[in-house]
Amino acid sequence: MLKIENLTKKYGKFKAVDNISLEINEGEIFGFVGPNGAGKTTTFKMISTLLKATSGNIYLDGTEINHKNLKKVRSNIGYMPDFFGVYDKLKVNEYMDFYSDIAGFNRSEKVSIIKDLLELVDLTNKKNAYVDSLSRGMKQRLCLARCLIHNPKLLILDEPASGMDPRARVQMKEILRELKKMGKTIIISSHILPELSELCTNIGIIEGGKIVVNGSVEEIMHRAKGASVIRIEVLGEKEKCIRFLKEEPLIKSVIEEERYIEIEFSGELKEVSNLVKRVLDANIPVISFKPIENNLEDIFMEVTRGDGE
Ligand SMILES: Nc1ncnc2c1ncn2[C@@H]1O[C@H](COP(=O)(O)OP(=O)(O)OP(=O)(O)O)[C@@H](O)[C@H]1O
Repeated sequence: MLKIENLTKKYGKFKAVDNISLEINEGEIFGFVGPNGAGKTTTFKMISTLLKATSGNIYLDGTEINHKNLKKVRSNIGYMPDFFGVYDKLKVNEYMDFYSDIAGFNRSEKVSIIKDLLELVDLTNKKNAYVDSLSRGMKQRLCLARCLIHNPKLLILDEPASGMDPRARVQMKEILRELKKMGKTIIISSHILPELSELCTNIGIIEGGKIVVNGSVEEIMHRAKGASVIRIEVLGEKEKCIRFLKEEPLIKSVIEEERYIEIEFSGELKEVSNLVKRVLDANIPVISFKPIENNLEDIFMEVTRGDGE
């Protein structure tokens, strides 16, 4: 759906985004992670047509994002910036009405779009409240609703949960899951890394303008430390299982714990599934076989040097 090829943005001699290439497929929730100043907002602005790239190309459904295709591209993108103003003398309904007018909807279309969107972001009971009186979480949800007015396929959300309390973040996550179900493709940046691993299908880590890691959440979790830890629980026959595992070439270590066996496995995900099959074929009574995921926070610390600013 979105293809980024060798994208670079220079401010003077400084490369804020340095030759990045990425592909994001329809229906993905792509988490864009990076320390402060890594180049996330700059990349988002280039995708959203708000900033011209120094070099490189971006394609949305095969259409190149450039000044000739602005209207077409913008009709397919909803961009929620990290900083946004809301008009303080407007009520929630009026705010949505204003943006629906800009999007060119007639009266009856507007009424139904606004009703549906306020329901989606759980602000129906605030429709007559002044925007200024809303909590930060509510303002962010209102801004998200605004980005959805023209029904874009691709949503670009720059830290949509920043500054929210835990309950408000959970609520935002639920809305994003709902949007995924509706078929939207979502690119989201955040510093709240563990949350991204629950929500996202894919992750790209950017540092100093360069992509340092990119792949599905499962792949990234799995390959981050060159080996993954798998916990195996068997019904009796623990010794037989341990003997079997010690013969396996991709297993680096086997540790016997009270209730389970923990192995360090250096194969790819496909090889994990082959291992499960071999253990079962050996008639070992397995109750559970569970890869222990690395925390995304650990992975982030491992792949970034922390000198982004
Ligand atoms: N208009 C500008 N002129 C000069 N430098 C800029 C400009 N905008 C951004 N930069 C620099 O480009 C780099 C990338 O900035 P960007 O805002 O894209 O980072 P970010 O990953 O979104 O950071 P944060 O998480 O803090 O929002 C930073 O070093 C920033 O100072």
